[in-house]
Amino acid sequence: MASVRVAVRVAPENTKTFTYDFSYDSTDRQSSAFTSQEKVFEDLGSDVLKAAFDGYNACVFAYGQTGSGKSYTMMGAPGDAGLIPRICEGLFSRISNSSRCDEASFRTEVRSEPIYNERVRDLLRRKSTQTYNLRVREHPKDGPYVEDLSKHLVLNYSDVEELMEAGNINRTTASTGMNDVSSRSHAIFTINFTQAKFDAEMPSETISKIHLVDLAGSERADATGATGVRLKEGGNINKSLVTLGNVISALGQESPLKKKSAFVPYRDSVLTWLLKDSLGGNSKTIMIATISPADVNYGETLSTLRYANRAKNIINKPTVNEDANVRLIRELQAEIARLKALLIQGNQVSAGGRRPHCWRSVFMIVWCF
Ligand SMILES: Nc1ncnc2c1ncn2[C@@H]1O[C@H](COP(=O)(O)OP(=O)(O)OP(=O)(O)O)[C@@H](O)[C@H]1O
Repeated sequence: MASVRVAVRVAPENTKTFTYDFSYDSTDRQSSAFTSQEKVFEDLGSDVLKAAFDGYNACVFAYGQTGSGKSYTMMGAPGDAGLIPRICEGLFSRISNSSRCDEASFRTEVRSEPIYNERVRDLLRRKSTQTYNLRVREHPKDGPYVEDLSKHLVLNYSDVEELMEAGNINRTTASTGMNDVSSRSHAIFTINFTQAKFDAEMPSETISKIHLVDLAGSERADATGATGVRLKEGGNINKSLVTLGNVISALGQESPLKKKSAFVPYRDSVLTWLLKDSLGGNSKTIMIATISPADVNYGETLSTLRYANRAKNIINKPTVNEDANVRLIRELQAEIARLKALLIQGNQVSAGGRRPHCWRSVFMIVWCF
C-alpha cells in the first residue's frame, strides 16, 4: 500500500503531519480532490473481499468523533452506498461468478451484535425476549464469541438488505447536542463465509470471518453537553474506546524481537474482547479514521489522528482458516496418492528385471533326521 501523508493545520506554526496508507477528502463534491464511496470501496473493500476469498479473516473499523462520517463510510446514505453494502454485494457477485463456473460451493451467514452500554444485543433475532445483555465467552480455538447470538443464512444480496433494514429499526439511536442521529452503540456486523472446493482434485474448505465495525462517537463527554442516561452511555463508550486505545498501544509495542509479549487488556471492554482476533491476531485489519474539517473540532481531529497513528504499528499474523477435518482428509489423500505412485514405480522397475521391493513368502524345507 502506498503511504499518504495527512497534515492537520490550524496556524502555520502549529502544523502536525501524519503518514497513513490512504487519505480521502469527501467534504466538497465539486472539488477535484473529492473521493467517492466507490473509490473507497475500490481501495479498501476489494482488499477485504480478496482476503475472504483467500480464506483469511478481515476487519474494517471506523473510528472518529460524532458526525465525522463513520456511518456514512460504513453504511452510506440513500443512493450512496458505503463499504458494508458494497462488500456484501461484491461478495455475492463473486460467489455467483464462481458458482456459474462450478468452481466451488459457498455458505454465507451474517450476524449483527451491537454493543450498547457494555452489553451485547442481538439486532437480528426476530422473536425472542433474550435480545440484549448476551454473554461473551471465549472458545479455546475459535476465540471470543457471543453466546446465543442468532446467525442468519443469506443466499443473495437482497437477503442481506432485508436483514439490515430490520436491524436498523432496532438499533439504538438517540440525540446528543452534536449529532441528531448520533448512534450511541458500537455496531458490529459479521459475515461468516465458508468456501468448499477442489484444489488439484483435493478437497479444501476455508472459513473466513469478516467484522465490519462502526464505532460510537469518540468525542469527550463534556463536548456533547450530555447529562443523565446520555452521560452514562458516554462513559461506557469512552471506556471501550479508551480500552481500544490501550489495546492498540500495547499491540503497537510488540515486536518479534521481544521474547516476552506485552500484556494486552482485551478483556477490559466487551468491544476489545470481541474484536481480539481482528485487533492483534489472525486477521487482515483496516482502521478508518474519520475527521471533521471544521477548526472547532481541531482537538478531536488531532486526537483521532494520534489514535490512528498508534494503530499503524500493529503487525497482525493472518493465516488461512482451513477446516481441520478437511485438511486431514486432504493430507491423507495426498499420502495415498504418494504411496500409489511409489507402488506403480516399483512395479515398473520389477517389470524391467530387477527384484521388486515388496513382501514375499519364503518356503523352507527342513529335513529332519
Ligand atoms: N463524506 C460525506 N459526504 C456526505 N455526507 C456526509 C459525509 N460524511 C458524513 N456525512 C453526513 O453527515 C451526517 C453525519 O455523518 P455520520 O452519521 O456518518 O457520522 P458518524 O461519525 O457516524 O456519527 P455518530 O458517531 O454519531 O454515529 C450524516 O447525515 C451523513 O450522511
